[in-house]
Amino acid sequence: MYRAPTEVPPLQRAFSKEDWVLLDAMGSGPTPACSGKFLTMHKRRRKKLTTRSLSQDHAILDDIHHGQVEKILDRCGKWAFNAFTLETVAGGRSLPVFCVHLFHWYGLIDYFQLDVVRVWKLFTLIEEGYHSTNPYHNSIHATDVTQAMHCFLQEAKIKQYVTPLEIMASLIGAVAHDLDHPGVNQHFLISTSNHLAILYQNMSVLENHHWRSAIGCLLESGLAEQLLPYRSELEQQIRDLILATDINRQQEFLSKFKQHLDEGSLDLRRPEHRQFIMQIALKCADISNPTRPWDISYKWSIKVCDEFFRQGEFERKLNLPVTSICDKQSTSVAKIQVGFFKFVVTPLFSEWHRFLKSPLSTHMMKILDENRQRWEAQEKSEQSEEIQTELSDAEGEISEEEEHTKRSSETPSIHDFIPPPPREIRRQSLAVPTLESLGVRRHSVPVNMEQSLPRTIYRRESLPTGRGIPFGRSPVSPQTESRASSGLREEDELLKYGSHSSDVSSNSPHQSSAEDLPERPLSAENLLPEPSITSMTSSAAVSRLSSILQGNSVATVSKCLTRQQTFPPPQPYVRMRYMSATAEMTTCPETAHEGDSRSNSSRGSHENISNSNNIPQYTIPSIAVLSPNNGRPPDILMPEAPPPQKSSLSNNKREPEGADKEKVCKMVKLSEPGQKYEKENVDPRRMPTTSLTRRRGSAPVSLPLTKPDENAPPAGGGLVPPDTQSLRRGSVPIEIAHYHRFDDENLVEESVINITPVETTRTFWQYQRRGSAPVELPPMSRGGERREPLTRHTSLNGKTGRRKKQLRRRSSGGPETVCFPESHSEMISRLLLRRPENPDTLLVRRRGSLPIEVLTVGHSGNVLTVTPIANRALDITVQRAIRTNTH
Ligand SMILES: Nc1ncnc2c1ncn2[C@@H]1O[C@@H]2COP(=O)(O)O[C@H]2[C@H]1O
Ligand SMILES: [Zn+2]
Repeated sequence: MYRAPTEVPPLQRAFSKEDWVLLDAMGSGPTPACSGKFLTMHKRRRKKLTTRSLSQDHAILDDIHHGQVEKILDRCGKWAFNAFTLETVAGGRSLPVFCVHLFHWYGLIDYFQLDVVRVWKLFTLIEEGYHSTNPYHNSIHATDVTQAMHCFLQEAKIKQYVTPLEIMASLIGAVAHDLDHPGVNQHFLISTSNHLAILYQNMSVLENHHWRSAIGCLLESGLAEQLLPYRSELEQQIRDLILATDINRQQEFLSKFKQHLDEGSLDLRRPEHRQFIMQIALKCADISNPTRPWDISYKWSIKVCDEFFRQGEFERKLNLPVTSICDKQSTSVAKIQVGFFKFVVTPLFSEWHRFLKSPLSTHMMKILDENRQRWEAQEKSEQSEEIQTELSDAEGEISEEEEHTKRSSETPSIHDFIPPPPREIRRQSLAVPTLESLGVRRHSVPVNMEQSLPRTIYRRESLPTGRGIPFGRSPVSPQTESRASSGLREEDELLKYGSHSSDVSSNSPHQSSAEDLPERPLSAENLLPEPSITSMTSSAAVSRLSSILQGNSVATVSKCLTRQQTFPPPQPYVRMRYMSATAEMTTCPETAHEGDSRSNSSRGSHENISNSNNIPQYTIPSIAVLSPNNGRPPDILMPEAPPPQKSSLSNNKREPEGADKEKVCKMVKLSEPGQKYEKENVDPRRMPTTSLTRRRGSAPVSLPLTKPDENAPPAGGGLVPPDTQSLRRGSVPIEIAHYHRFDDENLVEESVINITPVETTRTFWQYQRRGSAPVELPPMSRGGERREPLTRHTSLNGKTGRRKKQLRRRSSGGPETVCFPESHSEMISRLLLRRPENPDTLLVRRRGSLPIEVLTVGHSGNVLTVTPIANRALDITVQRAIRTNTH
């Protein structure tokens, strides 16, 4: 039986009293009266809307079973940890619950003197940034990986050297390592010419997005401000950790790790070696599910394959070549697992075990082996079953197509998981590429991959009118091409990439618009279940960019790329906050890829694996709102440690029970006037015309959408002028939206002003962007007919469908609706959870990814804005009102 190598310090209290108060304020306080009937909000989130009577279920709003949460947290240092269970008992909020617990447990809150409210906020934001519609890459995966990281941090070899800052960076890096993951892989993003792929030049596309989103959350939560003296170092470490999780760089890290172990050259007293080991630790944590006990491991395997197969369906619908491990018609979960265990997990974990040589690593290797045997047995039985069927179905000769299918139905090869190393590794800087580089080739795409990139570009549906650019024009003018000294964030850069020069946009009255484009075929935007990630600016711009990238002549471009939406959660208040946070990033002359700006293209990639010695080249300066630093580097990088009596880290013990009892509830701070985060309550309609709410969802805060003229507000602090409001992107549920509808044969773009999010989402499924609301695949293509995939797969026996079990998509069931009936007085006296009979009366819509008490409220008339964090006091009031009225 496995025993933890280092006994975890006894948990005197999983949460401080203060935390419970916060939880309570967030609608999940202690529930002595909880019947347990509705054990979790998590379940409520997944099921269809139901109406529940408060007179029968008194504890409807506070049914987190704290006892169970505490029990699980007590054992959170064990390898048998089950993130799914925690998710269930924590009401779908395992991520913040677990991470705040860890922050307490490690003594980070005391050591760095952190405001626990901001810590909660950080992890709540991160949780919201994960897509609950992703079968695998959701917040439970983040919790799981963070727990694995926590276990590794407890390993004797690491624990004795690691510093508080490194612990904090590891936890944040782990929990945010897949933030805003769209549920498709990098290859898909490249294949669909996704703007992020373009922005990051096809290198660590997702990971670059993840770490930047993580920094956004740090800023947004206000923690960055509190950690000012450590900020640069912390961000650097988070970035390096997250970038290391790119599975495409597996071999690079593995060979360096092997080399170190062969030479015995690792010395964890050296910060750069510690950083390297933490990178390896996170990589292991990220793919640790095969080393978990079978029940848990199996569940992860199903989920990850579910996500693969879902991508395969998207590819099929887009007429893209179906990635072999994503093709459920030609592979199986067992096959994928056998390959993944063999080519990815075993090589890395063998080295990890060689390094740790601990009871935990021995235990992990043992389970890995057991699980592998199970999958191999399953694969074998599938194979024999297949052979039986094929023999009985065999008729005549095997056709060419069948031969091909036969090959692809074999167990995946290493390259199905880890792409072959490129012939030439080129790490360009993040600088916006020059026209020549755009025109010549995608530098970052391995040559062998480039050939397989599809030539089809998918058109965006939400093309704003009048924003197009003539196809004949150069996409990047010399002026726009030159990189602003203040740096760019994702959307800014895209604006530069895809967009036209200012003179074009302002002076050309006959620009091609959405209506000019000949075709409006199926788009990747429609297909992706979660229209997420940041937005493209204009599809005409993208079209132009794509035509250059793809080498198509203008005339042949009939489709252009499309898509996306946002990481920031859709609630206006959060969005505003996010935007202000990302506005800070606007001034960030960061590197997109690890080591990019520090290494020229001739430098070997190995040099970039661990670079904690280097002073970061990127900075994320601040704007006035969130950080007083205003872009200046912190005066000192590493301040003196806080007073020793504050540190509970040295002995890894938490404060004794009751130590927090006298503390003032931080919640009060939220209601204090003048607090920065009070802004969350602001009704966007009441914002001044220059408010961020007028800003187009996809556009950078600092850049006006009309044209980046000289009068544009400065990067980082500018606001979009009111006239840009007509460009507001429909996917952001604020007031002004663009949408499309089918008017007989034609796709018509319209603007809606003052529509509520509900109205938008109710009427037009294309714009149902809600962090977690499932958006099903469009049932029909334009014109009503279903598209037949060109890439049909045929089985060996000539049947189009295989007998393999198809994984069912797990839907969260859609956003639940919470209505406050008008008839109720002053506050809210009754809460109904139901699907409204008449959608027009819908006022309040709960966001799928949010716990039940978090409401997104339409801004119609007398409706309250209820937010998850800033309105805890209100939540309490609401709950009390509800309880009072139902008793
Ligand atoms: N059990 C598994 N089977 C197959 N692939 C996996 C499994 N677990 C993780 N992965 C893949 O490994 C990747 C590691 O990084 P990500 O979490 O981004 O995405 C993960 C999946 O693509
Ligand atoms: Zn991951």
